[in-house]
Amino acid sequence: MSERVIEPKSRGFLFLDSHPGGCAALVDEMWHAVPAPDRADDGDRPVALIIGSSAGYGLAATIAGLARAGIRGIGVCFEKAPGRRTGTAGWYRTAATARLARLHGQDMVFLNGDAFSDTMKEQVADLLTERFGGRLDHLVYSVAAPRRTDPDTGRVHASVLKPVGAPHTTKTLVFDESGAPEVKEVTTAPAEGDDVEQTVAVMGGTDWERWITFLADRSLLADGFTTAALSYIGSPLTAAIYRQGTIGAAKSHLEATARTLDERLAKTVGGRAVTSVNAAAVTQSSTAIPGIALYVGLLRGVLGDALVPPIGQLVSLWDQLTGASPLALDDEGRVRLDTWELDPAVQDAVAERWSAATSESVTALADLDWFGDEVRRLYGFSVPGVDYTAPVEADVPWPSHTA
Ligand SMILES: NC(=O)c1ccc[n+]([C@@H]2O[C@H](COP(=O)([O-])OP(=O)(O)OC[C@H]3O[C@@H](n4cnc5c(N)ncnc54)[C@H](O)[C@@H]3O)[C@@H](O)[C@H]2O)c1
Repeated sequence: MSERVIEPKSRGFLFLDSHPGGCAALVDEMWHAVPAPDRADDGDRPVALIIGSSAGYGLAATIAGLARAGIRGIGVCFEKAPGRRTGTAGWYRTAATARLARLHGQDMVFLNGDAFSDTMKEQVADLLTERFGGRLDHLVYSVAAPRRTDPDTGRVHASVLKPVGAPHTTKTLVFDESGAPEVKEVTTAPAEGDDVEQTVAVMGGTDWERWITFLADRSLLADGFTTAALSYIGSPLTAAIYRQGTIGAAKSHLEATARTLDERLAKTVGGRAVTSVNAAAVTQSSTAIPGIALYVGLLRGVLGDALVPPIGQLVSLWDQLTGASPLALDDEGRVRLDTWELDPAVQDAVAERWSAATSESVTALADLDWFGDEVRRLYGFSVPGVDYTAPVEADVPWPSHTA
């Protein structure tokens, strides 16, 4: 055990180290952003499983689930332990979330491992049986991963971010070595070979459905069980690389899976399966998509504080999953938490700024201070109230399971 000062060293949007204190403070901030539940706490806590619980929308689902819906249950994620470098930010956020859950008397177990594997599914099923009364009320599926090993074939599928049909050139935002913003053009070659099938195999609905089947076969789905998987539609400005690209094919597959699962759950446990279309957010996965950094910076430039962060969106999703407010679905059966992003007036304003954006003008058009902070916050930096000059303990243990 040794304490040290942890500095924000980065290569592009990727940071080499994460700050444990900053990650904990961020989790705290998110928890406090959740409005208290409308109903009184009668001690009957719904049991929930959050897959992808340590980052982005899955972290927001976990914290909003705990603070708003009063859940107990299990979070699954894939994070790296501290070693020569610090642990991943998700490692520290998980430790902090577990501590807050415990403080509020909520039994939340976090499992670190591959959600795509049957071993993880078995571990979760065993825990549900032994510790949570053999019933699961809600499952939120929010995994973003580059690869998935198919448990049936052993084949490793890799997901790619490519347009379909033709190369696509987009403006994109990068920062030079001095931190100055540059608006550049990048061209991405179109999908080839089985790129689309592989991306669908990783980011489509196959694993979500496998989880439901696995848990249903063990009779663990409670009556009225509800499940949501996260999806994205996005702007016409990013459509070629996103919704009409390889990842968009995976999202269409996920949405089709929801319709099949919804029918099945209605018949078997009187349950529901939906996709939740969320809005653009700065996450480790989204910053890897060409053009998204510029788009989100401009979106915030247009909307300012009217941009709804993931935690706010997830409060609304939990209210719908628990029945505190009715499920509001679009014509394709999807919960829509992105309507403010796709509002035509907002999109027109973003498109106008997008055409005008150059390295010189982007600072005036996009909220780059906010964007830079959001990227640093992914690693626990730029969190108010944290003393980054003070040494901190990086060797934080994974939260223990013992009840
Ligand atoms: N970021 C956005 O702008 C945005 C918008 C709408 C919808 N979404 C959707 O939200 C979902 C989550 O995306 P995000 O941006 O929050 O991602 P993220 O990178 O912030 O988080 C991904 C999570 O998945 C976990 N994970 C990755 N591989 C795993 C594995 N093999 N086993 C277990 N856990 C694993 C990580 O530990 C992490 O908790 C995706 O379906 C994404 O399409 C994202």
